[in-house]
Amino acid sequence: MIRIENLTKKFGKTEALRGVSVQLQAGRVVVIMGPNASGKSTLLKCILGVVQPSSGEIRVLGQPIAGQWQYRADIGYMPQLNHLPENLTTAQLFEMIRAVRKPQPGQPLDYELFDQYELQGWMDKRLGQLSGGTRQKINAALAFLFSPRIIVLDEPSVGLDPVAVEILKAKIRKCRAEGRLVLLTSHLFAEAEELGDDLLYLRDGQVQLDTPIADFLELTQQASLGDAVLAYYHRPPAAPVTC
Ligand SMILES: Nc1ncnc2c1ncn2[C@@H]1O[C@H](COP(=O)(O)OP(=O)(O)OP(=O)(O)O)[C@@H](O)[C@H]1O
Repeated sequence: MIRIENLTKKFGKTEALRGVSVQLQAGRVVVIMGPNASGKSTLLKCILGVVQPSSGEIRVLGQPIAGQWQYRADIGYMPQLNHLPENLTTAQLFEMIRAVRKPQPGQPLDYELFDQYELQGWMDKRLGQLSGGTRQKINAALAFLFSPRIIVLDEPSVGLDPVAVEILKAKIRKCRAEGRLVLLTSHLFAEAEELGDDLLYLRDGQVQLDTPIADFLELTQQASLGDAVLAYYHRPPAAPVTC
């Protein structure tokens, strides 16, 4: 579904991505992890076309995305920080997004998260008056609204209450079962192990691990993903692992 070849991104002298190559398949939950500043958000932003790579190529659903924007219709995105327009009401935001995205006649809109998060009760409220968690629920509901084939979630559980997190996890699993690709960043090994099929571990803008999580656990003979990544980094310097 997404194929990335030798992607680099420089911000001035900072090399945020250094030769990232990876293929992301349909029907998988891929968790991107790595230390702070390792390039996770930059990689997502390159896929979304928000950040222009310095070199390399990204193909989404077979097509190169450079200079394109139509492919974004196939991607739902939940950003890490919710920069929502403060003066709009929730209802106006949904109207605006629907107007911009122009769903095809008959295209099913997915209000499942909207309903489960009981967002109807917030429709008349200005976004600037809402709590951070409620705003994240709105972002999550918008990411799934147009039934995209690819869902990109940047640290989705941050700020959500525990029940909202469980609702989101169930939604992610459902999307996987429907053959969609879910790509998310997380700082929580337990979350990655619980939800993820594949781990993409970045370090200093490079891919350190690109592996099915189950294979990596078997390879390292560790009880948890956290232990497995620690064990990997406690070994003497090694070549990147690909299972
Ligand atoms: N717009 C920008 N201008 C300059 N430098 C940037 C910009 N965006 C990211 N960077 C730099 O690129 C590197 C990677 O940042 P990025 O946000 O992708 O990391 P991350 O892995 O998502 O980090 P975190 O876990 O802290 O969210 C960092 O050194 C960061 O300072």
